[in-house]
Amino acid sequence: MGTLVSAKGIAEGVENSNYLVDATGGRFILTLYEKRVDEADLPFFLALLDHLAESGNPVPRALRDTHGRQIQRVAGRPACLIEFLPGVWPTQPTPVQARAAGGALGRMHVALQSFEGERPNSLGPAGWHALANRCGAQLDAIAPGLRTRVTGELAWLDAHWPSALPRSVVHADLFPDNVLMLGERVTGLIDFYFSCTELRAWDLAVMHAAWCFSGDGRQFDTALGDALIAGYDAEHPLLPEERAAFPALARGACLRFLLTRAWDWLNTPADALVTRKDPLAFLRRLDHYAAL
Ligand SMILES: Nc1ncnc2c1ncn2[C@@H]1O[C@H](COP(=O)(O)OP(=O)(O)O)[C@@H](O)[C@H]1O
Ligand SMILES: N[C@@H](CCOP(=O)(O)O)C(=O)O
Repeated sequence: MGTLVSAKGIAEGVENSNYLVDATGGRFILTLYEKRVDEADLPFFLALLDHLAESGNPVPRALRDTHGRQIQRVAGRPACLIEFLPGVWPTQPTPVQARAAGGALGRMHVALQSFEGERPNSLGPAGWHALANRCGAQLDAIAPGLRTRVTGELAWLDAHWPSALPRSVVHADLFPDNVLMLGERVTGLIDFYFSCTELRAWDLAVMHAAWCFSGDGRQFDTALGDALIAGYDAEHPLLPEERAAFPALARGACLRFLLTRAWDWLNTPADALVTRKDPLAFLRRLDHYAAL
C-alpha cells in the first residue's frame, strides 16, 4: 500500500462509512462498518469477496496486513481496506447496460455454485412479517391504508412463495448504485453486506425491480426488463420454474424494500445526514407485478 497521500469521505451509501484513500502504492476504499453490519458476519462477506474475485468476477478484495488479517479496528469500528475498482454507477441505465449487468449477475451465480459459505437471510419472508409488525400502525402515517395493503401482501406471499426453487448465496441488493460501469462494461460489483443464502432467482427479481422502473416506480421499462433477463439467461439459464415464479419473487423483492425503507422513514430523524428513500416507490412497483 505504501504511505498515505490523502483520504476523503464518500457521501454515497446509507450503511457504512467509506473513505477514498490514495497511497503511494495505489487507491483504496476504507470501509468502517457501522451498526447495521454484524461484525460476526464479516468473515462470511470477506470470504465471499475473495471467492468471487478469484473466480474472475469484478469484485473487490479486502487487503490483508502482514499478519494475514483483513479485519482491522479504526475509530472503534471494525474496518477493512478494500481494492478500489474503476467505474461509475449507471444513474439511467440503458438496455445495453442492463444486459451487461444481468450477465454479470449470471456469471456471479455460476461462480457461487462452488462457494460453501452460508448466511441466513434476515430479510426473507419471516423477516418481512417481523418488520411489518415492528412498523405496525405507523405504516398508515406513510400512506393511508398501507398497513392493510402490507398485511394482504404478506398473506399472498405466504400462500404463493416458491420455496422449493434452487437456493444459493445471493447478493440480494444489486441496485444500479452497487454496479460500477465504464461505458457498457461492468467493472465492479460492490456492497455485499446483505448477501445471504436465498432462492437464487430472487437475486434477479431484486435487480429487475431495482433497474427497470423510473425512480418513483410509476413507469416500467419493458426494454430494460427484457435486456436484464436476457443478459442473465445467457450466462446462467433460468429454469422454467424460476421463470414461472418470477412475478411472485418480484413481489417479495418489492415488499422487502418497501418495508426496510418504511422502517427507515419512520425511524430516521428528518435532519439526519442520510437521505431517506421513498417506500412508496416500491409499493408502485409491487402494484405492477401484482397486476401480471
Ligand atoms: N471497491 C470500490 N471501488 C470503488 N468505489 C467504491 C468501492 N466500494 C465503494 N465504493 C464507492 O462508495 C460508495 C458507497 O459504497 P457502498 O458499499 O454502496 O456503501 P453503503 O454500504 O454505505 O451503501 C459507492 O457508491 C462507490 O462510489
Ligand atoms: N438498496 C436499498 C438500500 C440499501 O442501501 P445501499 O446504499 O447499501 O445500497 C434501497 O434502495 O432501499
